[in-house]
Amino acid sequence: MLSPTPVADGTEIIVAAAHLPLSVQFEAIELRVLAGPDAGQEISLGLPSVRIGTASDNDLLLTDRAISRRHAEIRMTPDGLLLRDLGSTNGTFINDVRITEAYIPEHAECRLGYTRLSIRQHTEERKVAVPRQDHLGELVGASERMRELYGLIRAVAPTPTTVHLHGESGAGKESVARTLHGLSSRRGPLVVFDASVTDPEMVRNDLFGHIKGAFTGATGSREGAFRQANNGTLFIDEIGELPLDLQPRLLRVLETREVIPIGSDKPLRVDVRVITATHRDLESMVKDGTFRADLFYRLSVVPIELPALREIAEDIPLIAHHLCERLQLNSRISDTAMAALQNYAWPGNVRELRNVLERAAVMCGEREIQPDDLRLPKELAPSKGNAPAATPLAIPPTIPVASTPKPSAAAARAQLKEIERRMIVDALERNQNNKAAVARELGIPLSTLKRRLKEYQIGEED
Ligand SMILES: Nc1ncnc2c1ncn2[C@@H]1O[C@H](COP(=O)(O)OP(=O)(O)OP(=O)(O)O)[C@@H](O)[C@H]1O
Repeated sequence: MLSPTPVADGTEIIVAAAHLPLSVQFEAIELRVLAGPDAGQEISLGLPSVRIGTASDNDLLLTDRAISRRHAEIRMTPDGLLLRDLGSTNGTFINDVRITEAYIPEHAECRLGYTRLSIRQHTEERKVAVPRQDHLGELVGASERMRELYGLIRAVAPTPTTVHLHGESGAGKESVARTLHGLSSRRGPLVVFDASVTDPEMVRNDLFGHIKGAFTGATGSREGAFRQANNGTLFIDEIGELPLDLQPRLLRVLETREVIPIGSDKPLRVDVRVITATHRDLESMVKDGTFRADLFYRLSVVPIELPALREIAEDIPLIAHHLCERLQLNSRISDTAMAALQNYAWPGNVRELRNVLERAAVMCGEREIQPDDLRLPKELAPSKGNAPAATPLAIPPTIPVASTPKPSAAAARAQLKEIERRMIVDALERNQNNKAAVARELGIPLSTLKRRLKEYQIGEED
């Protein structure tokens, strides 16, 4: 049972709930200057690594003249805080022993130049307040699951922490990423990157960037997703598909907050908040050896599980009305059709609901949508106890047979084509013209998408 505790800003803290962690652990590196010219300075940073030195781009900026411009770096690792000297003139010491790289023991004192530091990892557990609201950012839903999700998003959004989203296809992972970015007050853009692109070289070049001449055919340089997302958020979708040999490179960027473009040896500093997502079980991929454990640890600092649509069936009317409004569909959904929507298993989740509503609206015109207009596959209804594979339904290749009054076949075909064209244009925009991502979002093979692009004369066909 829930026991809500109201707090001042109209939210409530729900003490017992089954689905999401209702507290979030934030890890931070805490630094205190004990002695030296900057004695008394204290800083706590929720970042995977922290730089110390006298140059202005350091996280801990010191004025000690015996300290180098870029003197040392501290990294959070699964085994504790790792202190690394960055080639300083006067060295880095732990308990007066000079080190090049060493874990910092508990209660140890670190020394750089004349400066003595206490460095420790700090874990803060924050309770998540569950708001009484039926939407947040791009998300709609008033169920307990959705409100818990809003609470988590609101708690995590303002922090720089890495977030990992897990949920079925079409369940709203990208929408959560957009909402997190929107509430984060990060000035830079949100860049969406799809790691499921089949060509591993393309993934590598597009993610990390490359310099001119890095490989045969690299006639120009490419910035790469990390640098495009500088000061903003990088959403890496389908992280489970990231080739094994690229995983250490991604880990390195996350740990050092520096990216080295392909073909270059010059690391470039980036300030990027990373959100990853997958429908796959990364933990079992780690066990199978197809996903690196250290990368999994770094990514899942805050794991968020998204409910499948069938798990929040009570939200279907709200989401359906929201989609009709967003897509400017004028058809009203009858009560019986709404009940059918609530009883269906939705393997393609909200994306499938959107497609079904768009199709039904075309078929019905001004008429109220009835259950038959939805053309839901019978074998997936009712949903109770029925957990189908998470394969999104494709846009139907044929014109469904309409019930009366029906538009002429030619008119229906034209309407359907117009909807399909609009869906493709919108999806291209959302996915920065990434065709593989568009094909996946729409649930159609890439070859079909390419044919449609040609047919509708959208963009340049390759
Ligand atoms: N709770 C929600 N409220 C409103 N719209 C939603 C919600 N969840 C998803 N959507 C909509 O459903 C569609 C699919 O969502 P989204 O692209 O975020 O899913 P996804 O989990 O990232 O899918 P994939 O795994 O295939 O990339 C989008 O149009 C999105 O706006």
